Amino acid sequence: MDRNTVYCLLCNKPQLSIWNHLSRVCLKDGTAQEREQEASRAKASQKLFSREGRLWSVSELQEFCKDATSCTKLCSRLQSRGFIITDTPQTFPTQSFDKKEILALAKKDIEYFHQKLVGGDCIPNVAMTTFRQYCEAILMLQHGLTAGAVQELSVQDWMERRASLRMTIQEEELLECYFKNIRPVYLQNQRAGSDDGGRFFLGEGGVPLTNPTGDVQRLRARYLRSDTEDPAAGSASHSAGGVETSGQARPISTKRLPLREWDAFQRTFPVTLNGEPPSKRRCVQAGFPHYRAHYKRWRELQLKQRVQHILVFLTPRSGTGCARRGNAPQRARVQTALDKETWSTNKPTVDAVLRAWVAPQPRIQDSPSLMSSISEQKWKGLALKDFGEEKGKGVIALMPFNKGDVVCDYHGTCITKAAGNQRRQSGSLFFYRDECHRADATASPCACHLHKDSYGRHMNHCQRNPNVKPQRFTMNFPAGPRESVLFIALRDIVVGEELLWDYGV
Ligand SMILES: C[S@@+](CC[C@H](N)C(=O)[O-])C[C@H]1O[C@@H](n2cnc3c(N)ncnc32)[C@H](O)[C@@H]1O
Repeated sequence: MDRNTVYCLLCNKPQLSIWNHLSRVCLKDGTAQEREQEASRAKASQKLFSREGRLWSVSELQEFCKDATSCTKLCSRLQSRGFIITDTPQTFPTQSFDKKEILALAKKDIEYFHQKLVGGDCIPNVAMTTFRQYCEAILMLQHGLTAGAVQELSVQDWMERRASLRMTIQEEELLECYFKNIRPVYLQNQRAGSDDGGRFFLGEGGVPLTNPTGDVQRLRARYLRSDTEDPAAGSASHSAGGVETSGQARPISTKRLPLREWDAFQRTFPVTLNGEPPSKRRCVQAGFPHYRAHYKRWRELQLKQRVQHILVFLTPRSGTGCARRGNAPQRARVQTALDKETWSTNKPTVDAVLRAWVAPQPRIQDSPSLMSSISEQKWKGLALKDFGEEKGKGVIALMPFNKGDVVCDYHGTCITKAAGNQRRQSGSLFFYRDECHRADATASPCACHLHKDSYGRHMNHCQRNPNVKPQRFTMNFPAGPRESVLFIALRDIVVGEELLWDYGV
C-alpha cells in the first residue's frame, strides 16, 4: 500500500487522496469544514493503525480465541496479512492456558458489573454469583491457591494479610468490590442461627462456601458453552442496551442468558407488578435476541413481586387486628387477597404465597435469634480492626445496618454498683445510668466463651457523632429473664464504618 493511502472511515475503502475522495464521493454534499474534519479523522486513524494497530500479542488474542488450535490458526492468518504478532511461544500452552482462559472470557462481564457496583447500582443475583465465582477463580487459577485455602480465607486474612497474595491492583479491586458490595448482601440473607464463620467467601445464604472447585467449574460452564454461540462473542457483543439484531439467535435457557444482556433487558423493560412482558417483536427490535429466555425470567420476577405484594397486604398493621401476630395467614384470606387483583395470567397460587410467608420480627426482648446471638456470642456483619497504637482495636460493620437495628451486645457479667466502683480502674466496665448495677466485661475471654472475644468491649468512643447507643433490656430467656446491654444503631450504618458510641465520659 502506498504510504499516502488513507482509509476513508465512511466507506471503509483505501483512498490515495482522501480529500478528493470526500469531495467527490462520501461527503460531496458536505461543507469544506466537514470534509476537513473527516479527512483529519481518517488520517489520525491511519497513523494510529500504523503505530499500534498492526501489533498483537498472543496473550491478547487468547482472550478472544478460546482453544489453542484456533488461536494458532488466527496468529498465522494475521501474520500472513502483515500483522506483527509478539510473544509467540514455541508451542501454544495447553493445560494451564486452558484453565486460565475462563478469566479472560468472563472479564468483560465482570468489568461491566464491577463498574455498576462501584457506582452504587444493584446487579442481578446471578451476576453477583458469577462475580464471586470469578474472584474465587482469580485466587485459584491465577495465584495457585487450593480450593481449601479459598474456602478457609477469612475476613481478617483479607483485611490484614491480603498483600501476601500479591494480586494486581485490578484483581484486588475486584475482590474488594465483592467484599464491600456482594458479601454484605449475602450476610443480610442469612437465616437466624446460621453462621458465616468469619469467612471471606460466602454463599447466597450468608454461610461459608463448601465447594470453590465446583464454583470455578460453574463459571466455566457459563462461558464455555458448546450448545450456543461462542461465549467470547456472546460476552463482547451483548453490550448493554443493544445486541445482535440480525440473524436468528438459538433459544437458550434462562440460566445461560448472557449476563449483561439480561441486565440491559431489565433496564429497558422493567419488571412491574401489573405490566406485561414485552412482545417478541419489541424485544428483538430493542436488540435482545433471546426472547423466550427473557420472557421467562421477566415473568418469574413478576411472580415474585406479586407474591410479596400479597404478603404486604396480609401483614397486620397495628390496631387493625386482622391477623394475630406471628401466625401464617389463613388460606381463605390469601385467596381473597388474590381475587382482588386483576391478574389473569402469571397469578401466584395460595401455596406459593404461604411458602414465602415469614413470621414478623418479635420484640427485641422476645427475639429468639437475639437471645441465641447473646448466648453464643455470634453477631453477624461485624469484624475487629486494628486502628494502631493509640486507639487500639475497634469494631467495623461488614454489612449495612438500619437505624434501630441491634448490632451486638455489651457482653459482661452483671455486678453490683459497689463491686463496680471497686473495679472502676478497668476500661471495660459499662455503667448503667441511674441504676444500681454494672456490666463488667473486664475478663477476656470471658468465663462463658473461652474461645471468643466479644465485640462490645472493643467498641471505641465518639462523643460528637456516635452511630450506636447502648440500651438495657431484660431479655426473656426460656430459663428466665436476663439483663443485657444491646447496642442499637442510631442511624443507617454503611459497610466499612467503625461502630462508635458515646462513653459519656
Ligand atoms: C472499651 S476500650 C475500646 C477498645 C480498645 N480500643 C481495644 O483495643 O480493645 C476503651 C479504650 O479504647 C481506647 N479508645 C476508645 N475510643 C478511643 C478514641 N476515640 N480515640 C482513641 N482511643 C480510644 C482508649 O484507650 C480506651 O481506654
